[in-house]
Amino acid sequence: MVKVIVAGFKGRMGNTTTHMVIEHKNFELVGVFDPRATEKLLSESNEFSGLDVPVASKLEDIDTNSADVWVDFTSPSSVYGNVKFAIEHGISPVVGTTGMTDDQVAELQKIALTKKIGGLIAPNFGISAVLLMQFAQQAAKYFPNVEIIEMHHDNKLDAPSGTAINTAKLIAEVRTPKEQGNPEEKETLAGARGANYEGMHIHSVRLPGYVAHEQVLFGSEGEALTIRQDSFDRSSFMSGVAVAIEKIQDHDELLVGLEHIL
Ligand SMILES: NC(=O)C1=CN([C@@H]2O[C@H](COP(=O)(O)OP(=O)(O)OC[C@H]3O[C@@H](n4cnc5c(N)ncnc54)[C@H](O)[C@@H]3O)[C@@H](O)[C@H]2O)C=CC1
Ligand SMILES: O=C(O)C1=N[C@H](C(=O)O)C[C@H](O)C1
Repeated sequence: MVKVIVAGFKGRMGNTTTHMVIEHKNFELVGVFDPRATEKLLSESNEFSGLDVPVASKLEDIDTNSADVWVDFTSPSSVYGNVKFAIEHGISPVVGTTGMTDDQVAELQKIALTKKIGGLIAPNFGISAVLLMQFAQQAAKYFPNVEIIEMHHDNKLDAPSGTAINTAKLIAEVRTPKEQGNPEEKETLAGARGANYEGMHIHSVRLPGYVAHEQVLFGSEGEALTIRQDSFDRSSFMSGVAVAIEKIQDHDELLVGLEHIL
């Protein structure tokens, strides 16, 4: 049995993950963590009645001895500290939280390597998104003119999404950096052309009713290619999270991207 702590269990993804871990035959939920928690045991809430799993609202209250894997769906401002804490206590992090800087990721990778702890940061656990990123990278070899549109629910804290940034990074590996559009273009409203990653423009849409969606648009002489993926429900991320929990302890470094363990 893999013993799992879920950080951010009061949130949208943390709640879905908590249920998945409870229901999975190979996992044991040994702790949950969220600063919003007021209960001491999960069983105090009707949703989880009968589950005497300890609840922590502060890092220092977590029983780190009992856990193998730390699943993190928290916030851009807390994820670095949480993951550092997990690695330093010998717990393998499986991280879905987006918004970390490249420097923070590099720092965590250094600590994980020193401690020989396997871990995964996955900008997106959905197989449709993983495939979209791979297809987009393949297409960019032939279509260097590309724009990315990501669309999310309006409670999202970070923009652009982690998936959109990762898509741009993967495309940048195969595409010579170039500015797109008219060199003389001027924004008459600031932000009209979106964010700029090595000349690629990324546009972030936030609307109620949406979950998580991305389009990568390629244009060339007389033709265009659009690749799109949609997560209509947060259950779409759960098979990816489960695979990561099952496999991550076979590694001894902090990986970025679900594709590395599939
Ligand atoms: N990689 C992936 O496949 C996916 C990643 N995400 C990412 O996961 C993160 C969470 O998303 P949602 O669940 O929608 O957000 P949410 O706002 O519903 O939940 C976040 C939870 O984290 C808690 N939290 C805040 N600080 C914390 C800390 N220091 N320690 C523990 N918990 C803390 C909050 O109280 C809240 O309950 C976001 O960064 C989002 O981009 C979301 C969906 C899929
Ligand atoms: O906040 C979300 O919801 C999501 N965040 C991740 C991201 O920033 O890419 C993954 C997915 O898009 C859902």
